[in-house]
Amino acid sequence: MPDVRTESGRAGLEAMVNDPGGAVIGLDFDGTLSPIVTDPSAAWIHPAAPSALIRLAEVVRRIAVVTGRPPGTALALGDTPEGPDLVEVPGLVILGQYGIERWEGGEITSPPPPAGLTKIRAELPALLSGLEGVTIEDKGRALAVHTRSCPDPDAALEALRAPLVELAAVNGLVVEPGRKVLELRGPGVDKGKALKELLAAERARSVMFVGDDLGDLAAFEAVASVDIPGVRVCSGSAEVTALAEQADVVVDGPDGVVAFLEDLLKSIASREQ
Ligand SMILES: O=P(O)(O)OC[C@H]1O[C@H](O[C@H]2O[C@H](CO)[C@@H](O)[C@H](O)[C@H]2O)[C@H](O)[C@@H](O)[C@@H]1O
Repeated sequence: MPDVRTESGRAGLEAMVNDPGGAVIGLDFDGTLSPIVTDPSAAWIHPAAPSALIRLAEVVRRIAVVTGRPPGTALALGDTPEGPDLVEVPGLVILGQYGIERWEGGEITSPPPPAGLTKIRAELPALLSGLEGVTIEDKGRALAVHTRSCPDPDAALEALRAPLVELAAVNGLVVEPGRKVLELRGPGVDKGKALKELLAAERARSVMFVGDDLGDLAAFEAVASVDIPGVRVCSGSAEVTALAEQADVVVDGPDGVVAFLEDLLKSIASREQ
């Protein structure tokens, strides 16, 4: 296993290995299960991730993907060319769009989109005009403004931050910042709230959350604040450092995440023998 930097992380991992039946594992999608790519519609899952998750799901209480994506998009991008697909993970729950949408067993619950979104959708193109490379990803109940294809993605992000915060606020929405992206979405949900509700519903006895981006900080805070052992795993990148600073374990991107899950499986198997 990679180095666990904290006492609480070691206790969390030990609890999962000794009592996997009480463990809930939450994972972010982009940058954690799928490598970051320029085109959001081509962010396919790591080909070895579903297989590892399927075997883990057979021994832990619950696997949840907790993502900014709509559940249907995470499932579509969870297809692999040869191996099993994400949808085959037994008991899988997807808490999508930061937890406001839920998919389980083919059923999806999704409240109506926030009222202000229609006006933002109409006004956004004018606000972005003249900014080379900026793209809009329409997620039905949120709009993500991407700058990864801009000549200077960070400068474009900074130039857009204040006007997008203003546009979101006057229409009752909030801005969720991420990796070369500013997302306009409804308030009142985050990955921490979503994870805490799942842990309570599952009566979890331990928790692990794996993430890579600023939106995952709320889930890390949830792991640290609930009254069960927990481990926070960062899928590390040069783009985001804030999460690594809070993590118990840092691995090297989605390759490192899959290797970590495989190591966890081995530890559980050797403990069970
Ligand atoms: O919560 P997540 O599963 O991490 O989703 C967060 C956002 O991820 C996606 O954008 C990021 O990944 C793209 C594909 O690799 C990349 O092009 C982009 O720069 C990243 O910010 C997704 O497109 C968003 O809708 C998600 O909210």
